[in-house]
Amino acid sequence: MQVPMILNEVLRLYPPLSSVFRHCERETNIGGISIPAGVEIFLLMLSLHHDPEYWGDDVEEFNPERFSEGVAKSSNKDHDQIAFYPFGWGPRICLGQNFAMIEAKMGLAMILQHFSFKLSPTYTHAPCSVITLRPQHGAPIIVHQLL
Ligand code: HEM
Repeated sequence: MQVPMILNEVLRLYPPLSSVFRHCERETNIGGISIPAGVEIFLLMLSLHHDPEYWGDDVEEFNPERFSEGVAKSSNKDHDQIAFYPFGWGPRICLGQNFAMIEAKMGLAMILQHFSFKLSPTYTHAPCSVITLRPQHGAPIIVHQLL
């Protein structure tokens, strides 16, 4: 299993930004839906990432294998759309997405050279969205230095 598969599955289940919004400047028609000018549209990535229609019945399970054939083939094969948008999409897509992925891979590689770690039994799973999605009670880990 490759590290990007693990990072992508983390970003699917817990996208740091759970939504992005767009302001509709002029009346627009998308897929037969008319959107009047002035309307604010929230695009809920969190909902899309947790939709069983796109991800299957095991949608809530942590399964990096979903990304074994890349992002484009990660969500349900019956749909032609991609349902994975942790960095947004289109002209305003995150400028730092490649940097963020490289940074995460490098950070993890540097940590794993010197330490092993596991989740503390005191951890309580309570993701909450306060601007970004985060663990409400932190994520305490137990670290062991490799000899
Ligand atoms: C896991 C880490 C990150 C996530 C999940 C993330 C996610 C996002 C999302 C969802 C957007 C909005 C995209 C849209 O409106 O369609 C965004 C925009 C942006 N991000 Fe990130 N981001 C991350 C890291 C970074 C980093 C490290 C940088 C800079 C070094 C960065 C710079 C930006 C900038 C400049 C924009 C605004 C782009 C624009 O409006 O044209 N991001 N990001």
